[in-house]
Amino acid sequence: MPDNTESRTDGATAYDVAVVGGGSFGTAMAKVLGENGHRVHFWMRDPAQAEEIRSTRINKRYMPDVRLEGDIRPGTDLADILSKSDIVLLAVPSRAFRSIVRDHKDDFREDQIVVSLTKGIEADGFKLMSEILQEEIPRCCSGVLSGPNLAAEIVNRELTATVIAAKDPDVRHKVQALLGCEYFRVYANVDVYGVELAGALKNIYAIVAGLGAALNMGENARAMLITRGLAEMSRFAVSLGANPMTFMGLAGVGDLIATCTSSKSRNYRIGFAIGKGQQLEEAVKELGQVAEGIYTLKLVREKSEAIGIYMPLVRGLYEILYEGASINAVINSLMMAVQNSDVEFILPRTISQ
Ligand SMILES: NC(=O)c1ccc[n+]([C@@H]2O[C@H](COP(=O)([O-])OP(=O)(O)OC[C@H]3O[C@@H](n4cnc5c(N)ncnc54)[C@H](O)[C@@H]3O)[C@@H](O)[C@H]2O)c1
Ligand SMILES: O=P(O)(O)OC[C@H](O)CO
Repeated sequence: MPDNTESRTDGATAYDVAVVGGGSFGTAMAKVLGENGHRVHFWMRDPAQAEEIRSTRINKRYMPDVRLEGDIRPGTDLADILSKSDIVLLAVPSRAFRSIVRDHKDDFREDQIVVSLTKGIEADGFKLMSEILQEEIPRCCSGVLSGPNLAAEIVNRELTATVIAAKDPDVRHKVQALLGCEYFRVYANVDVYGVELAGALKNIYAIVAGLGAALNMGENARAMLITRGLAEMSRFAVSLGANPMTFMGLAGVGDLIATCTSSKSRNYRIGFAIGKGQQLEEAVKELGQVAEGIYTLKLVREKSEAIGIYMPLVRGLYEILYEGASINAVINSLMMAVQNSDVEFILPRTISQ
């Protein structure tokens, strides 16, 4: 039988890479990069945390059981780190993203590749991180990385795939070469907006799925939530200019499956806690890490109502989280809504809200 598998040849170029953000995902990416033989300039704002990682090679708060191998250099001087780096990976919560980039806009180098790993939306103007990069540092080549990438699995070298989305082929190829290894595969896409929006939107449905799990809903219900979530998020994203086919890929349905079925997802855990009767504020405090979906939910609900896109799961979750609606009443109204088309790209939806 002919072997159709093309294997990658190892280019073995060692890059200087900045990983900006000392949380779970920054740590996971720093680990992959260190093991791939790159020099990792790992930025975090807390000097004590940087010193601890330097001396123990462990990020105790976010990944206490994980040892970082390779040439990892934690630091707090972002200007210095940016001056040394060929490629910059930004792994900070969306709420901090613009201020970090803006405060250092003159420190980014013209020849630098800057990639957002953040899965969120900026409140002011509904901007995605790639749009912020375009506005703040248009001279840099940018991209976004998104996909089913639970940090807790990547750090254990569990098999994972992701997507690099960039218009520039050089960015796509460099990021594939940079991160790809025996447990981490990097696929490419050019639909930057779709890939990025998918990564932000799926967090909402992960909260819904966590809530369903807390209520002991069965597998039929989980499949319904994931699939109707996919229908809803692609309807919304396509109305804003994304390619619907992106939602068939890793950054769309792939990430939706991972986050809607795993208690390793922080968004799922928030939903689970709410389903068990906890208040949102309390659940967020207990989590102690970012769950982007709770902010994205507000923005998407507002935007979808402004542009007239039907998003019943978003609306229902918003009512539960922010308006004190009863979970059972919301479920009942979702189940009793007008029965409609399965795949609206094939059979248009009956318009009735
Ligand atoms: N953890 C994952 O599995 C994962 C996977 C893919 C993408 N992401 C995305 O990556 C982004 C970061 O998530 P995370 O999991 O690393 O979050 P986290 O909560 O684990 O860590 C967030 C980090 O950002 C830092 N931070 C917060 N505000 C800051 C500020 N103003 N200035 C500087 N640093 C600040 C925190 O100190 C912390 O080190 C999110 O958008 C998330 O959706 C996470
Ligand atoms: O832990 P979450 O819910 O932020 O999800 C992490 C990643 O986005 C999963 O791909």
